Amino acid sequence: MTTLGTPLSPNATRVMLLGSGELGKEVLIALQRLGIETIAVDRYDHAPGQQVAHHARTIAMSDPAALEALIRAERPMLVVPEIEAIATPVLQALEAEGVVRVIPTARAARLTMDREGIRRLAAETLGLPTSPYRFCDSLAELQAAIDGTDGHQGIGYPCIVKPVMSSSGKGQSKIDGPDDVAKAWDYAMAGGRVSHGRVIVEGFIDFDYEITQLTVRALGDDGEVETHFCDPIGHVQVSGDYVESWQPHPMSMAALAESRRIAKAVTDDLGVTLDGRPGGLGLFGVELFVKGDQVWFSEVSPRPHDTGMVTMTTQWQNEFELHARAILGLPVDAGLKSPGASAVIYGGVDAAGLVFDGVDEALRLPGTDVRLFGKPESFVKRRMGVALARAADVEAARRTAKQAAALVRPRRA
Ligand SMILES: Nc1ncnc2c1ncn2[C@@H]1O[C@H](COP(=O)(O)OP(=O)(O)OP(=O)(O)O)[C@@H](O)[C@H]1O
Ligand SMILES: NCC(=O)N[C@@H]1O[C@H](COP(=O)([O-])[O-])[C@@H](O)[C@H]1O
Ligand SMILES: [Mg+2]
Repeated sequence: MTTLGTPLSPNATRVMLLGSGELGKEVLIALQRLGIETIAVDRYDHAPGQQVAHHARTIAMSDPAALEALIRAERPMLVVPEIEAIATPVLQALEAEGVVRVIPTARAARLTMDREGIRRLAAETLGLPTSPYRFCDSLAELQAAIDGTDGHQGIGYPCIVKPVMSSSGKGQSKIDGPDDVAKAWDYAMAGGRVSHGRVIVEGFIDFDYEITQLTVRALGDDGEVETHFCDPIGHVQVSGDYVESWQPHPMSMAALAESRRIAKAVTDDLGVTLDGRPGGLGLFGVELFVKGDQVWFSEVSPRPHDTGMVTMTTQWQNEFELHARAILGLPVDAGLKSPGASAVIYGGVDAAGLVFDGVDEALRLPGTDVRLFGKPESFVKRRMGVALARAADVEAARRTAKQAAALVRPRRA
């Protein structure tokens, strides 16, 4: 049985989000609706989630001492990582000490904080299909990995280089031939989240389409962990960052079954707690590449996924509500409500305190909705909002979502 408290009282159920961007903001709203007392942590003041939580804290989450001091001072029941760049060894130590429970597990946060942990787990431990890959610490090593002069099979061209610690495509580039290698190395060094001179180079997968398989580990009626799958989410990425997503994405039975086999294998493993029990709860975004009936694992977020923002219009319980319910031990319903789509609204300018024209025009389009995240500062390529549309089919929804996103025009005040 789950018992929930009253916020701001001695019996409050307290949950801390580590990272409070647009995804955390929606998790926090879902938690608030259940009367959870929330603590929103980020690296800067007035982060989107800090604007809706009971408490806002600003610290460098990659600083082990600062993170440990904050968790010990606040003593939340649950710690919910919302970004990768966190001092995850501290989370492991505090979980082992019994101070907090980390969502889904501290081990999952540790393994997914850099690309090496999760890639080696998926490909080498679990034997799942992935692109060919190598890890490199210098430009010379990168060149040797591509050429195969390091004693291994060469990755060849085209290939993709990414900092081991980065997200939303930061520092990622495609290498089409020898002339691009040094440029890709320099770009990766400039784009990593933490200064760390290591990259992954991956063989380029010429997929037909890519999906996010949202996968939820939640408690069933008998108290055992059950796995639920949402309908597949199709998406388009530009320079490694999502610009458009839709649900459901049509798939062959074989590709869908293989996608779910892979998603189950990865989430089952990441759901194992320190004491070896399958206790890890929450929603995961499993990223997969598909060609015909063939499926490759790309990566996984042990938390809501940016492409899953579409579920705010397509599901009875969106991915944030599913995460909130699952981590509290509540039952979930991953069912689809309507086909729909999302399209990203970028800042378009470098400026603080933007204003947004045209929200009214966007909302006049049938079946649309808009989220503006409230980020205090904009960059040209910073995601500042998202347009949503539901329609009778995904094609119509995609058209409307893109139109709606274009009608919202951010500008300097
Ligand atoms: N090996 C590959 N072959 C083909 N395309 C790839 C490959 N790796 C990445 N991509 C493309 O780049 C996108 C972003 O890659 P990836 O998910 O690894 O980056 P990320 O920075 O972790 O992004 P996010 O944090 O938004 O998930 C993929 O969704 C895909 O479109
Ligand atoms: N692909 C991961 C992702 O979308 N993460 C989301 O972006 C925020 C950071 O945004 P910012 O870089 O604009 O501060 C994160 O806090 C999270 O909500
Ligand atoms: Mg990704």
